[in-house]
Amino acid sequence: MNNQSDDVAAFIESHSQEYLPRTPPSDNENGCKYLARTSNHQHQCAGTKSVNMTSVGVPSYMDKDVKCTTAIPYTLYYGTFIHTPELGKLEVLNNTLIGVNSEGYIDFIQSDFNEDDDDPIYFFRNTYKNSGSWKHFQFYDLRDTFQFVVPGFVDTHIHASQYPNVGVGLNIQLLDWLTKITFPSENALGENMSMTHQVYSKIIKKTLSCGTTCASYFTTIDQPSTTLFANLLLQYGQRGFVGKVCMDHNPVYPDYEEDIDSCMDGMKTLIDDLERLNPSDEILVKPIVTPRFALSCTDKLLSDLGKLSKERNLNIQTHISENVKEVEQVKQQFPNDKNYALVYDRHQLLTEKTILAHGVYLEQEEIDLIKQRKCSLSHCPASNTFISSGEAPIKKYLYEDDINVSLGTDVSGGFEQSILGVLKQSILVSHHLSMKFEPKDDDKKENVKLSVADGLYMATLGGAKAVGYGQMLGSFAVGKKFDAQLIDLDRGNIDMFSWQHTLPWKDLIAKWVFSGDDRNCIKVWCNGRLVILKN
Ligand SMILES: Nc1nc2[nH]cnc2c(=O)[nH]1
Ligand SMILES: [Zn+2]
Repeated sequence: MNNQSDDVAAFIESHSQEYLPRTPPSDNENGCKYLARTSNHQHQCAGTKSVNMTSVGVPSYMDKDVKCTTAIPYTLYYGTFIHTPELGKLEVLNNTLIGVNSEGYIDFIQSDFNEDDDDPIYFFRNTYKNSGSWKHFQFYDLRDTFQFVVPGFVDTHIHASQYPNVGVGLNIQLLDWLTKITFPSENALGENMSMTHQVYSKIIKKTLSCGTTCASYFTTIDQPSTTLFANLLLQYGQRGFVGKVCMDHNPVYPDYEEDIDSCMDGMKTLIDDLERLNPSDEILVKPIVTPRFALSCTDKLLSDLGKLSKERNLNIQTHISENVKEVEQVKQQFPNDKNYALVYDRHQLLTEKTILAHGVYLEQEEIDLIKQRKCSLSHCPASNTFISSGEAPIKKYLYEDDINVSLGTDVSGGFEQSILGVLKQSILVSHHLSMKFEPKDDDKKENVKLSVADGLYMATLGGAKAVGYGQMLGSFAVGKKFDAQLIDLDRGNIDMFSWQHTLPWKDLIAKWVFSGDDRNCIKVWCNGRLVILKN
C-alpha cells in the first residue's frame, strides 16, 4: 500500500474545519442534530457562558452564535431511568433525579420523588446550597409518558470500513466473503481519503443516533485514515477504541496486507497521534491492538502485537472461532497449537482487556482458558445469521461459564448498525437454539433462552466491562459517567395507546426491544454532553 501521510495531511489541511475536534459544526440530517463536541471545561474557553437557571431542553453550548460556549453546567435529569446493574436484573428507577457535574460524572441519584409533594429543584438547591453548583445548572424534565432513559449502548465489535457493504453478501460464508467482498472494499477505501471521510463520518453519526455512545472499531490496515477516524470520533463526541487492522499474511488477497515493520510503525504512530488528539483532561479515543484473526497473521506479528499491548497497556480485539472452515484452517496453519484460543494465548493476546468476537464453535478447553484469562466475548448474532456462521450458546457462556459477554453489530458481516437491533437478534437466535431440543426437554430449552434483561445487560454493562470501563460506564451509579439515551416509545414504528401507561415497565421495555428502532432514541448524551438531538 502507498504511504499516504502527505495525502492525508493535505486533505486534513484543506478540510480543517471539518476535522479539528474542537470546532463546532452541527449538521442536521432528517431532523437529527449531531452536536459536535467541544471542551467541557470553562477554564479552556474565555467568555464561557453558563446557564443561570432552569433551562429545559436546549443547553447553552448548542448556541451557535456564541463562540466557545462549551462549558457544560451542572445538569439535573428528572424522569425514569432503566438499567441492568447486574446480569439478568432489570432495575427501574421511577421519579428519579440524577445530578451530573460539569465533567460528566454522576454526582448523585435520588429516587422515588413523590410527584405531587416533592420538588426536585427545591431538593437540589437545599442539598447543594453550600456547593455553588446550585446557582448554575440546567434541568431536563424527562417525565413524558412513555419516555425513559437507558445507558448508552456499547458496541464491542464493528468494522467502520465495511459500512458501505451493509446488506451485501447474504449467505456467502466467511472465508469467501472476506476474499470476494471485504478485502477488496477495505483495500479500496484505505486508498481514497475522500471516500474514507464519507464512510467514517456516516458510520459514527449513524451509530450515535442509534444510541451507541462507545464502540470498539476496526478500520483498515491504513494508519493515516485510521487517525482521521479518531478525529471524527472526537468531532462527533463518541467514545471509541480505534483499531488499525493488523495483518501481514493474506495469500487469498495479497494486495491487502502489509509487512510487519510497517504494521508496527503504523501502530506506534497511531498511539502517538491519539495521545495528542485526546483533550488534556479526558480520554475519549483510545488505540486498540487489532490482529485481524489468526489466519491473517504470522506468529511473529501476533507476538509483536502481544508485546506492544503489554508494554503500552492496550486493549486487544480480534475474531475467534466464527466459522467451521475458519477453525479447520487455523488448525492447519498453526499445527502445534491444540486449539484456536491457544494460538492467541501463546502470544499474550488473551488478557482481561481482550475482546474476542463471535466464539461460535469454542471447545470447552478454550472456554475455560478464556474465562481464566478474563477475556470478554462480543456476541454478533446478526452477523452470525447473515453470513451463516452459526448460533453461539450465549446463555451458557454467561451463566455456566461465567464469561463476560457483550454485543457487537459486526458491520458488515452484520446488517444492523444498531445495538438495539442486535439485542433483539440475540434473543431470537437463542430461541432458535432452544427449538433444537425435544419438546420433553423443557428445562434445557429455558437454559438457552436469553431474556430482555440479559440482552440489555450485554448491550450496556457487559459492553462497558469488555472495553475495560465497567467502573465508568454501562449503568447509572454515582461516580460513573453520564452516557445515556432518552427513549420515546410512542414514535417511529411503535404506536402507544393512552391506556397503556399502566403497562408494567418490563412490557414497555419489551415493546422497545422488539418493535423499536433508532427513531425511538431521541436524545443521546456522551460524557455528560448532549451529542444527538432529534425533533
Ligand atoms: N465477521 C468478520 N469476521 C472476520 N474474520 C476476519 N475478518 C473478519 C471480518 O472482517 N468480519
Ligand atoms: Zn468482525
